[in-house]
Amino acid sequence: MAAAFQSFYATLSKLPSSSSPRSPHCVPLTSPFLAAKPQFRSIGLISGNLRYRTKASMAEIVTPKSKGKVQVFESEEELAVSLAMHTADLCSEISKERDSFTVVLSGGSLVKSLRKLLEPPYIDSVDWLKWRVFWVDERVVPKDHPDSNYLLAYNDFLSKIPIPIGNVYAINDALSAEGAADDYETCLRHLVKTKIIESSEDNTFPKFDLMLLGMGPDGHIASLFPGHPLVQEKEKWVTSIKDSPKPPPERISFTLPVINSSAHVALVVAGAGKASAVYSALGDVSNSEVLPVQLVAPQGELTWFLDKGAASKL
Ligand SMILES: O=C1O[C@H](COP(=O)(O)O)[C@@H](O)[C@H](O)[C@H]1O
Repeated sequence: MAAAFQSFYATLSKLPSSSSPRSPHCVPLTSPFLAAKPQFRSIGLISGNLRYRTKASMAEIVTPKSKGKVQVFESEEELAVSLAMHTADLCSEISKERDSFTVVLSGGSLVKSLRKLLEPPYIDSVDWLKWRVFWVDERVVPKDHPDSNYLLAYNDFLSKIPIPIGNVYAINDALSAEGAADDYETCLRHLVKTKIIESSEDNTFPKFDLMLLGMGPDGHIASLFPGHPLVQEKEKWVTSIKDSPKPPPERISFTLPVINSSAHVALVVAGAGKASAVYSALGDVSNSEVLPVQLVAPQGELTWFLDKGAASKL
């Protein structure tokens, strides 16, 4: 296993920091890891793992504006335990029917909240070969730049799981923000056409299996910021922003119709600094400005993962 991981790291670190404009990373690369794949145990075992089920102390709450399932955990640690179980259970369920499990990551604190997937039982049981990883938003910087959402996910998550490198769909960082957004959308369209990503019921947008969304203290999700015109985008799948109020200014982002076409959305929010935006979204308040997080209303299931701090104003 260790040797396989090393060869995986070595190959990933040799990946060019950019690819040619017409070859986004949507064409899966041949992975040396695939050849060295260990046999994974059935994930079904995880559902019966009472150690994890009973460990977290969680309250499920009905809020005045309750959309979806709202879960509040005693601590971020317990939130992370439950998020790992939720993700692993979905992977298990979806993998029974399909060869790919499409997961969309956010940047920021979300990645740290995935850490329990790196521990037993999940690290050995999840069918990582089925994972296809995308980003709901990305900063338009080189992949080795400290602001890169790819780099964050690589360092803290992707480099620690046995995922084939060709299943990781990063943006083309050689392009302008607009070019990178168009290129990423082309990549998604190709993957929908080849049925690696499912299509929404009306075939208009891609339907990802699991969208893991973080939220900023201002109520932004992805790179859709309060009051910004991009929040209104109805046609494009991927859009770009050059004046992000949060640095760095140039980013790409999935649009709300794509986010809302997902089969499952997990909104993962921890910390008292985000309590006001959580209250705007779920509390008994009618604010004149609708925050982007309030517009998350997927066709599929929405599950909130809040810690006590984030839920403190509810
Ligand atoms: O800039 C971004 O911020 C949000 C929230 O980040 P957090 O660190 O407050 O959780 C993140 O979801 C998004 O992907 C990222 O680009």
